[in-house]
Amino acid sequence: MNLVEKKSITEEFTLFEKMSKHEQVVFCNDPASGLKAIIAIHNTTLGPALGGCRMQPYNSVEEALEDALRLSKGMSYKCAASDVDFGGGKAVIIGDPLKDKSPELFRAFGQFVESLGGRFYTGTDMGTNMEDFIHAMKETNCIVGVPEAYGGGGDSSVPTAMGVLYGIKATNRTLFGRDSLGGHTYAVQGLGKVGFKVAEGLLEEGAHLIVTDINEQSLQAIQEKAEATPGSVSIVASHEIYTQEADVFVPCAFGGVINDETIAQLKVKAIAGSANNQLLTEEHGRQLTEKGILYAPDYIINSGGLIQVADELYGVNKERVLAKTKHIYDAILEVYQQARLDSITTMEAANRMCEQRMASRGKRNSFFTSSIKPKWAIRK
Ligand SMILES: NC(=O)C1=CN([C@@H]2O[C@H](COP(=O)(O)OP(=O)(O)OC[C@H]3O[C@@H](n4cnc5c(N)ncnc54)[C@H](O)[C@@H]3O)[C@@H](O)[C@H]2O)C=CC1
Ligand SMILES: O=C(O)CCC(=O)C(=O)O
Repeated sequence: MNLVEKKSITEEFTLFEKMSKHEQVVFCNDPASGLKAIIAIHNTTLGPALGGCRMQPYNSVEEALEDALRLSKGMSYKCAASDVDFGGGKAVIIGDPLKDKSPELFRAFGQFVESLGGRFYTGTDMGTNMEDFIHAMKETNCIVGVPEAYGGGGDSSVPTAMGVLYGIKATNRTLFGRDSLGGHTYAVQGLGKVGFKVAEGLLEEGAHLIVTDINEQSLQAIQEKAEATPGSVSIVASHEIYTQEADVFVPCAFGGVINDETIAQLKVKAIAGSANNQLLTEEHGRQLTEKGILYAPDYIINSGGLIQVADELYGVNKERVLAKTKHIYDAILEVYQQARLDSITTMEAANRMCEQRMASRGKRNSFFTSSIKPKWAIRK
């Protein structure tokens, strides 16, 4: 065996080690449509995997894989935290959402989802929207966040944003003794599907926003919105958002945003936003606690979308979704309280709660494996 062969075997082992906590990772390649995607299924103990599909011009396949692995693990915890009978999964499409989308690409993606036989349900995430999945729906039933016109619950970013606003209320109660959103300053990063709706909700309550986005149109739209509300808005460049004096930092764009560099810059009392995987590592959760910054665990505060899409599979019912989404307020308060009582970080408190649920319910599921068929054949 020569050195080159040895190196590639080592790399293979590293790859398998990376995926060792995941049940299945599927690489999807369809040269005809240009689809290059990765579907990661982290854990199906609580039910079939569920998680949105992100489209991003990743710099490398490794970067895309890393994102899929991290995001799908987060979904296992989010499902446990939200008490839904699903497991964690996520898909990433490698491509530029502004240039590389086509009906054929999403149909090809739908075929790969269908090939998993009901082990994975998916819908929108960063860089994708409901219209994209109308094409995927032609190939598979395993699509969630389906438009209302097609019999689904509609845009899942609506309950996601609502849940974030409930989470911010719980944060304000903990910091200031009352829920109200108005009268405070928020630094909002990202005015996309979720961030824009969160910003609107805050402005309507009379908040002052400091916002940033790389999309000029979104910045203009939020300024116009602010004029019709009691709130106000000022705009900063992307890199300036971390240094703003604000009560709450509201990250609604990408993951890994809480890291050594940004923690050193932050001048906020709390962080409460929709982005998935906000902490670069668990250690960054500890650094926030040391700095006295309260952190709303991402997979709890942003679980409104999951609550809606999981619920949609049992038939659309907006009242039920609203009732479950409101519970995010209590869940965030509970995690803050538990972290305080046990002198641990809020993320550690959230993880502990979810791991306990996965362990206790996982035991039931493995005992009843052969009799849980209906759960695996939802909307079939
Ligand atoms: N859509 C949903 O219901 C859910 C979304 N999330 C998470 O929330 C986050 C946002 O999701 P969506 O709103 O759906 O995505 P989106 O793609 O609609 O919006 C993202 C926004 O961030 C902006 N952005 C990108 N890079 C930026 C930068 N460097 N500085 C400032 N802004 C930047 C984009 O221009 C865009 O407006 C993501 O992390 C997503 O995973 C989590 C749960 C559910
Ligand atoms: O919001 C969705 O469409 C699915 C849930 C999800 O992917 C998420 O919460 O990150």
